[in-house]
Amino acid sequence: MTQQRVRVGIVGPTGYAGMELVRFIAQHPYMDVSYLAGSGAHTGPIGDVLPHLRRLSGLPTVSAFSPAACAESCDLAFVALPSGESGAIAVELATRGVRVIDLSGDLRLPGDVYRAWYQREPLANEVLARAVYGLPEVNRTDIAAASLVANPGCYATAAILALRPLVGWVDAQRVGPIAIDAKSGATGAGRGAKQHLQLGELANDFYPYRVGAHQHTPEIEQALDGVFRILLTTQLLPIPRGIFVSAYVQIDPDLAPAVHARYASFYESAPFVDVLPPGHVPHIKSVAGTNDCQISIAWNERTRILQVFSAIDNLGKGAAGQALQNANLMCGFDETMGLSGTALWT
Ligand SMILES: NC(=O)C1=CN([C@@H]2O[C@H](COP(=O)(O)OP(=O)(O)OC[C@H]3O[C@@H](n4cnc5c(N)ncnc54)[C@H](OP(=O)(O)O)[C@@H]3O)[C@@H](O)[C@H]2O)C=CC1
Ligand SMILES: CC(=O)N[C@@H](CCC(=O)OP(=O)(O)O)C(=O)O
Repeated sequence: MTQQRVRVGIVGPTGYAGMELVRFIAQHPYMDVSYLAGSGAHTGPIGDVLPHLRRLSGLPTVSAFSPAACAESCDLAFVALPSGESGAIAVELATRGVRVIDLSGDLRLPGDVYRAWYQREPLANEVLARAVYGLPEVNRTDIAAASLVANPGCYATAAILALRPLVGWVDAQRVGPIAIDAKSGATGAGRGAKQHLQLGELANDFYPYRVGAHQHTPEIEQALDGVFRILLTTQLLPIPRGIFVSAYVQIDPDLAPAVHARYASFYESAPFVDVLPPGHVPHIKSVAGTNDCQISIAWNERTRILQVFSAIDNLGKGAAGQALQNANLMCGFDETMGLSGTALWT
């Protein structure tokens, strides 16, 4: 049987997540990039707009976004624009019959929660209800049937994957609040010029930001079925890519000997989640440029606290890689298609 090819649009290809989508999809055996468009600030042939991709053949010219042109030339579109701009465009394309994956935070939360954490007016609740949360390890079947997917946030992906095997397995009442220490490379903040991202500010420094107020807090609690209360600390690392999460959980000590087996069986059918053997720890460099998530766990007998570590590439499993994994599921392809690359260590 010949496989139907899928015409794919990327809205926001000049952004960090969008350009990673172009790179991944150009290697996909059954997808063709048929439309590339942004705000209109950067338009023209790919070699002018994204010089590092100039040798990819057959890519369309980058144009100023038009919903009609996008719907005309695509079966499926990724919308990778800043939160506040992205969701409405994603919904408009979905209304025009395009299958859409939105990478922003606009479609992930109920309206009242979005308003409180993003400090912005949400889309209407009936619109938000159409979007399926795109974390395949939790929601694979619903994603496969969806026409509109809300791709998870980068910190949220790393934290949820670190903790989801505990849902329904530990007694959440006895666990108490979970501390999540999360660190991100600078591309997590997007490509726009911001003072705190300049080399002179970022290099040789390290600090937490949006303390107690990070917008991924409710997203993580929601994806853990609301059973845990979390304390999220987000910090900016002076590196370009990568997210590292360390989570601290007070579990029943009787469960400790079985934790590794629980994680390994929970992720047995998840091709991108690698539960490391005891004694190993994740590295950001081991997942850079890939859609992988490395996880390790350590039981600390002295304090009776479980340490869970996870590492992803914020632009891979944290954004573009995960978006392509979702698109594969929506198209009925193997979820790993176009995503089989290994990490670049140095
Ligand atoms: N970076 C990351 O690690 C992650 C990002 N995300 C989310 O993905 C989305 C994209 O992020 P990122 O790539 O970092 O962002 P960037 O700031 O790097 O890029 C934003 C893109 O949006 C385009 N754009 C902005 N406004 C408009 C508009 N009104 N109409 C059309 N295009 C527009 C820009 O195009 P132009 O050049 O033409 O102005 C640019 O291509 C965001 O919602 C972000 O929150 C989610 C997870 C991780
Ligand atoms: C390093 C850095 O600044 N990271 C961003 C993560 C961006 C993101 O995923 O935000 P959305 O929820 O809008 O998609 C931040 O902390 O806001």
